[in-house]
Amino acid sequence: MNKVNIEINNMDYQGMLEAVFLATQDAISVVNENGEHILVNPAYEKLTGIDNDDIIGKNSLYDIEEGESLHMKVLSTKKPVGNTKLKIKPSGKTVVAQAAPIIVNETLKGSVAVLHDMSGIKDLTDKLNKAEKKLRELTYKYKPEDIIGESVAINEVKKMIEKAAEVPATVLLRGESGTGKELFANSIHALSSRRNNSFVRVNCAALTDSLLESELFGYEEGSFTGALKGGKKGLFEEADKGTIFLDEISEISMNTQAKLLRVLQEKEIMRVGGNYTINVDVRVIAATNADLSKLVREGKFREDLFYRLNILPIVLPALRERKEDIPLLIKSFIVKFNDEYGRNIVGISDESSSILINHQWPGNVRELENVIGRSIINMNLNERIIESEHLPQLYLNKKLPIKNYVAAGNEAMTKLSNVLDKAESDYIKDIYVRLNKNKTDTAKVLGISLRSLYYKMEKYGIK
Ligand SMILES: Nc1ncnc2c1ncn2[C@@H]1O[C@H](COP(=O)(O)OP(=O)(O)OP(=O)(O)O)[C@@H](O)[C@H]1O
Repeated sequence: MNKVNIEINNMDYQGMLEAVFLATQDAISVVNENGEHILVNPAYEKLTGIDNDDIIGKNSLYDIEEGESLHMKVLSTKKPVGNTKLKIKPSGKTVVAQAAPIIVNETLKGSVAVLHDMSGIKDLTDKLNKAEKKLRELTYKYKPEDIIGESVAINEVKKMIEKAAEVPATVLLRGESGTGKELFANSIHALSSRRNNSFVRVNCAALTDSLLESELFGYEEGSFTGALKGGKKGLFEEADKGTIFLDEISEISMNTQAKLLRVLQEKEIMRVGGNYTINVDVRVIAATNADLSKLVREGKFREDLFYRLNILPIVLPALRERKEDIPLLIKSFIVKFNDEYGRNIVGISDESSSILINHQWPGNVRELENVIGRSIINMNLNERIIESEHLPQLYLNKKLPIKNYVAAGNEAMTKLSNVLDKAESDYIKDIYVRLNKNKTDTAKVLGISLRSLYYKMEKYGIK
């Protein structure tokens, strides 16, 4: 310590200060008690773009494009001013500055300000914000522009999601499988003021009850075997300020229903094994293809939760109820698969188009999308038009009546071959009748040759 003191004392103190002033990377400006610049260092010249000769004698506002003069504030208050953001000119850079009074023998002689260049940090912050936005967008698959259809039914739904986006109310999306529940949930989020925050999708049917509960609400350390050290945030916390999409809501247990009701009512969650509540600000969009009011009547779904969820119900039409959209959807899926598979399909034949328009689409838009994708796979590279022979087998929405064949007692037991024959015969009969006894269509739907259909019909005595 002594040694250092001795060295400093031996040096020209004035000269050392000057060297520090000239060498520092932070810009320094000094004004006198009248607010006129009297001293700036080279870092200041570099940052502002003003030469020393130009600034000396100029008042303290000379270099400020946006923001107030720290020097003037210091001179009027005689107190230091902490980090303040300013835009300086002519360089246009954003700086963070601090200033302090210069007091000699208890007299205010001026003010000294130190300016830190924030441009680099601003660039990094912009990049970070952009990356975060991209990441958030990745959390949801679809955008409102992805909704295809001009039918009255779909336009009605589009209007409703626009309205839903404007309010924070809970939305219940109802519709058969493949009608676009996730697409519409994403779109509501993307149109809402929460769009820059998370969209979290939870498939309630995919998780066991206890797992679903800990996923939704999180857990505290040690709350169960296998719990992570330090506990875990739940999806409601992850979705704070954003949207949570509870798909297949009819599948949640009574126990989880009670907890969900609490979140909707109190806007707070309690982690599994926790003893305190956490406030969350989450918009809930629930979806189901089940008849929730029927489940309520059967005592399988809480009535109070149903009413909480059903504040803004939106029913998505089945594709067979808006067949006029089928050509538009086909067109958009052709464009999509051309892109994905690197193909150049230009359209679909009238025959194929009418087969698709006449189909009942039990799997809705998802099924149509799959059919177009599979048709394109069935095409040779030189083929440009989807012809009927490219179309895959179209299934009807009827499950095999398997239950009829389950052995009810000893006397009902029979050989497997008899059961299979009975199932085959019933199914062929069923399809044949539903297709107005058109053998060509029946063979096509069943994926067998016409010859084979005739043979089987004769075998089972189907007329
Ligand atoms: N109106 C539409 N316009 C364009 N594509 C649609 C439309 N509706 C559905 N789709 C497409 O159909 C597929 C199924 O949609 P989505 O997953 O949203 O259906 P879902 O109702 O959530 O199905 P599930 O109940 O089986 O989960 C997606 O690929 C989606 O892009």
